[in-house]
Amino acid sequence: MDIKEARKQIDSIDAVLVAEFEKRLSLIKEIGKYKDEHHLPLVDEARDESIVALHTANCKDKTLSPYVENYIKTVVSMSNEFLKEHMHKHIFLIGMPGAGKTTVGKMLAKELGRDFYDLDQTIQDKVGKSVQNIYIYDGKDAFSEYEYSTIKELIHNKPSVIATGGGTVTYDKTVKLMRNNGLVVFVNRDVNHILDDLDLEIRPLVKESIEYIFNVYEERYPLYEEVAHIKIGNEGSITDAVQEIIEALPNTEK
Ligand SMILES: Nc1ncnc2c1ncn2[C@@H]1O[C@H](COP(=O)(O)OP(=O)(O)O)[C@@H](O)[C@H]1O
Ligand SMILES: O=C(O)C1=C[C@@H](OP(=O)(O)O)[C@@H](O)[C@H](O)C1
Ligand SMILES: [Mg+2]
Repeated sequence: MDIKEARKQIDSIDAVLVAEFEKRLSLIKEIGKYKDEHHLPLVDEARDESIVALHTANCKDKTLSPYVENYIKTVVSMSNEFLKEHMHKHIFLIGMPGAGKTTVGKMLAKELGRDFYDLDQTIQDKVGKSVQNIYIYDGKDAFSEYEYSTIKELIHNKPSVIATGGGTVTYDKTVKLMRNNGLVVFVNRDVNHILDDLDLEIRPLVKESIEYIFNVYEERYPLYEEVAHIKIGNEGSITDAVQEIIEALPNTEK
């Protein structure tokens, strides 16, 4: 076969692929509507994995399997990107302890007419222990697992505002879950401001933990930036922070 003929055939195959992909996306839109109405999570990871496994296994020439696998993975991932653009999402607030996630989140939910969940509070209610006691008796990993399983439950509710804990972003699978099912907003607050406000609270900040807070801030800052879709500064009033988030939201979320 000469190159001209091969290219002609490739052009017709691509035309079919594009037409079929367009059809796939219009079905995805329907699925999006259904998921919106039934408060289902945006992305069903198990279903995605089974699609990839099925079509990779069906590939006749096994030497082509890795390429087929990549191809179908890309199709699924593009479809998810499209789905996320067309559906309402949860809004997750991330950031340092004391940055204002809970306070800003509550007011944001009110402004948007959404339900509000504070992850720490939801876990405490569910487990029947304080966050501090979960840390002491069960450990940080157990707490991270509680965060993961609680978010997994919360995403079945209608799109809400969820204030996470400062350490939620340190658990990879929770990060994936949040980014797949929502818009992640980094509420940033100068660490000196955080310390000023926390001093007024019951949170036990002994002297040596002040340095600890600075270290945590430095260590986590790049992580918060990497995980977030949107970053806002909570340096003025709480109302300002809420307005800043609302302005930065895509139209589907307003
Ligand atoms: N913009 C702000 N102005 C004044 N105080 C604030 C502001 N944002 C947060 N705070 C105060 O800081 C403290 C910690 O806020 P909180 O919402 O509990 O933080 P987080 O949930 O991120 O740990 C609270 O006392 C809250 O009222
Ligand atoms: O930064 C952290 O590692 C933590 C922050 C806390 O939430 P806040 O950020 O609401 O204080 C809470 O989840 C837990 O104590 C761990
Ligand atoms: Mg909080």
